[in-house]
Amino acid sequence: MESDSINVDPLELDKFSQLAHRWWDPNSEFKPLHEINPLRLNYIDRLTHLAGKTVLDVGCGGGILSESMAERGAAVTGIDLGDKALKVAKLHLLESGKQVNYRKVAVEELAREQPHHYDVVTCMEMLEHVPSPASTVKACAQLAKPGGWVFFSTINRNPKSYLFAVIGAEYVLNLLPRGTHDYAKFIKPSELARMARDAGLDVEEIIGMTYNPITKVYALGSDSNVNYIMAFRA
Ligand SMILES: C[S@@+](CC[C@H](N)C(=O)[O-])C[C@H]1O[C@@H](n2cnc3c(N)ncnc32)[C@H](O)[C@@H]1O
Repeated sequence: MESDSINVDPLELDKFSQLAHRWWDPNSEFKPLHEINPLRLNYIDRLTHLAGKTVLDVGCGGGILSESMAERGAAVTGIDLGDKALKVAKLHLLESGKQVNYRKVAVEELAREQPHHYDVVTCMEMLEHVPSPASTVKACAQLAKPGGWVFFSTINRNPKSYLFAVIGAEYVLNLLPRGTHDYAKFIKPSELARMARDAGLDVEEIIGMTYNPITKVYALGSDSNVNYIMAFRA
């Protein structure tokens, strides 16, 4: 990898590596990802019609979203820099019988290798874990075909998101291990939109993702104060 392309925080990779063996346990630390997956999958599928599309899933981890997009008929490549997560993702294919091409490669490096290659690029719950989200956004934009779709999901930065995503999820409800999220790395939609515009993407849509601690149900809707997904066109 070229030195200008290293955009990774080893401590962040380590956090996920230590838990990687539990990735497909729906009652583990990854429970929130399992529970939001049908929502984000249906959202992406509704906008892009995944069947027959070439899709890149950036920061794919154990492959929860990658596999589900493959199940909808997309030709999916999943990339991550975490060895253990990728190992788990590959092993799970043996169990599920799905087909996903998993690779350990930095998104910036893949952008040089395969510019304008994918119909759809997804990068979910990852931007808040990298040193330079703008670099990731730029690489994702370069990987999409002209007119292709690019999706990012991340966490907004405001008092409510601090309360819900850090205090609530990590300390009160124990949905996530303590230290999963660093408030300073949360990204406002306006900041993500600026990074994307600088990378040549057009904002298409923003949708909020909420968690109701009473009913324990996640939903998509207009409230993007905490978690949100943004859809762009290249
Ligand atoms: C919260 S998990 C999200 C996994 C998956 N995107 C999902 O939503 O189901 C964050 C993932 O980002 C990966 N990651 C962190 N920094 C990365 C980087 N610089 N390049 C690629 N993957 C990275 C971690 O290894 C981990 O798998």
